[in-house]
Amino acid sequence: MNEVVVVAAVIVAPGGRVLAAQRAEPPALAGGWEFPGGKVEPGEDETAALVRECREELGVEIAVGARVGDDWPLSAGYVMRVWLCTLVSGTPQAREHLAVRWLGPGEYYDVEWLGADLPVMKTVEGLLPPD
Ligand SMILES: Nc1nc2c([nH]c(=O)n2[C@H]2C[C@H](O)[C@@H](COP(=O)(O)OP(=O)(O)OP(=O)(O)O)O2)c(=O)[nH]1
Repeated sequence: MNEVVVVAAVIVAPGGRVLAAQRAEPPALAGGWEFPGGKVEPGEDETAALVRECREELGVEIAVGARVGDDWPLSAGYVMRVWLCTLVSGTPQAREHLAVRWLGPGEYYDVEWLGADLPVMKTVEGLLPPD
C-alpha cells in the first residue's frame, strides 16, 4: 500500500512540558494545534525526516526516543507515526507555524488539537509523570 507517512515529534522538556505548534495552512487545518513534523521524503529514513522537519520548522536539534503507539490514522492515504523526543539545542521558533507553545501538566488540553492529535496527546499524558 502506498500510503504517505507523516512523522511527528512530541518534544518533551523537564517538568513534563510538551511542545505544541499551531498550523498556518491549509485553510481547513489553520489555527489547529499539532505536533511538529511532516511528510517523509521518498527513500528517507523516518526518524531522519523527523530531525529534518524539526530543524526546518522550529530551528532546533532533537534527539528521537521511543515511538508512541502504532500508526495513527489521518485522512485517507495518510498515516502518522509519532516519537517522544527531547531538545538537544536551540529554542523552538514558529518558522512555519502561527505559534508554538509549551504545555505543562494541567495545560495539555488548553489548545485546540487537530483531530488526529488529540488521541496522541491522551496517550502521551499516560506516559509522562503526573502533575
Ligand atoms: N506534521 C503534522 N501533520 C499532521 C499532524 N496531524 C495531522 O493531521 N497532520 C496532517 C496535516 C497535513 O495534512 C499532513 C502533514 O503535512 P505537513 O504539511 O506537516 O507536511 P510537510 O511539512 O512535509 O509539508 P509540505 O511541504 O509537503 O506541504 O498531516 C501532526 O501532528 N503533525
